[in-house]
Amino acid sequence: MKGTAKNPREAALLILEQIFLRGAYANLALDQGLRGATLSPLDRKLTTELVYGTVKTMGTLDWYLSRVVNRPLRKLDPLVLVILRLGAYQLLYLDRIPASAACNESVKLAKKWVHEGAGKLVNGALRQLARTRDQWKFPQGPDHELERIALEYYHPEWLVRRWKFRYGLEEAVKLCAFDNARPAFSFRVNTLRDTREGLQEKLAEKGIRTRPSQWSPDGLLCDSLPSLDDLVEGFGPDIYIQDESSMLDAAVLDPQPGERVLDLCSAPGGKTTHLAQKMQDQGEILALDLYDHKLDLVRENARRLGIHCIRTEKQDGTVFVPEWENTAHRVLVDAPCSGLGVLNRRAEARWTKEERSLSQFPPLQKKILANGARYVMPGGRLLYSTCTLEQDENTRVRKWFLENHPEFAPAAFPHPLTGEPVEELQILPQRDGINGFYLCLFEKRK
Ligand SMILES: C[S@@+](CC[C@H](N)C(=O)[O-])C[C@H]1O[C@@H](n2cnc3c(N)ncnc32)[C@H](O)[C@@H]1O
Repeated sequence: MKGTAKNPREAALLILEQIFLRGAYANLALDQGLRGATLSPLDRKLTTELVYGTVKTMGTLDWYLSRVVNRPLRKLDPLVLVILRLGAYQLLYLDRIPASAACNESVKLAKKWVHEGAGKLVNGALRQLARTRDQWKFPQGPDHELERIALEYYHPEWLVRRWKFRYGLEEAVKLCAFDNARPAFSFRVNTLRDTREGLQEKLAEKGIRTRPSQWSPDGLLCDSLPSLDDLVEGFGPDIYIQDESSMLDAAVLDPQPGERVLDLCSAPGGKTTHLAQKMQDQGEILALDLYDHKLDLVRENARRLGIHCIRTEKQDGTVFVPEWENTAHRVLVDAPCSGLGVLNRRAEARWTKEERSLSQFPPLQKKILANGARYVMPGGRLLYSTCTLEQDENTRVRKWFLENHPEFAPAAFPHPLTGEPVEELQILPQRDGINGFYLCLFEKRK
């Protein structure tokens, strides 16, 4: 779909088409879509809300829509379904938008982007939803508990079931609520250029109020960011936008200036650039990834932050490179994973993940970890991390590794909050208040 959006709803439709029908990531599609539209700051804000809101609540929107559309939703023209979802989101979740505006504007979109007849269908369905929305009640009673929670908190039912089994109902609900909440905006200070306090002062002069992260000495949080564009434009070389939990790796691996470090899964470079900061940009980081186009991002991030010690190379982390054997002081395996700890950050992810595909990750993770282990020099350290909550990808990978690699021992590191020594750490969003993450540290015997 090509065209220039003339208003927030049209901009949202063009972006949602990319996400729902072409599999684009919500944040990237939004970024690109906003760049292509001429909208006021207020309209950009509404577009953002429409896009993220419609994507996050998709499952629940479809539940309502299937009550007012008299054929299965999968039989609709896919673009009509996108328009219906966008309209339904406004009707159900945006109090300040009058129902008439939500319906009329959706009809206009259907007529313009699909055809006249589509306008009629959208008009009929959304007007009926506007009239009847209060009468539809989610299924109640113990037999429908999971379905009700899935609808109330807009998560797929399989995930609610999985989390209930693992954590109990109350925690599962908290976890869902965490994914829906808007977290504080977090970023890392480029300590090669400034201290955290120094940057805080400079930001305050520009009206950006921040508070220090409790989890990372390099992290700052901002509860209401006036403008992301202004932050990036004014302070691009001073910051890296990053979750607090992702900042833990550099502290735990603790690389020293002058060392040789291998990062087997480095793109887009959040942790690799953090490691470089810890090393005072002295020594050598070899940043690898399976995809060359993703390594462009590592190079771009290193350039922006003024980092020179990172060298990138396209390399499959499962494939052994003999020259690197026993050469690295530290190795990071920040493995590809199911990402179930960071659904809060990626609006579409809860709908694109599938339970049956979870089992693909542990074999790949074990292979990359075992390969990375060969590059660690005797006495050197190996850090394994993921951004998921799945035990099969986390503590069970660690157990498997220790059982099969007697040349390694668990290594202790201080818990980021309490300072107590631990050998592995599982961050749980519902308990810890930050995105889910797992890490564990090993040392190669001398
Ligand atoms: C969790 S992300 C890494 C995030 C990165 N460490 C950061 O902090 O910005 C996992 C990365 O592993 C890469 N990857 C997937 N399979 C791989 C493989 N077999 N070998 C190396 N990298 C792989 C993906 O392209 C992705 O960039």
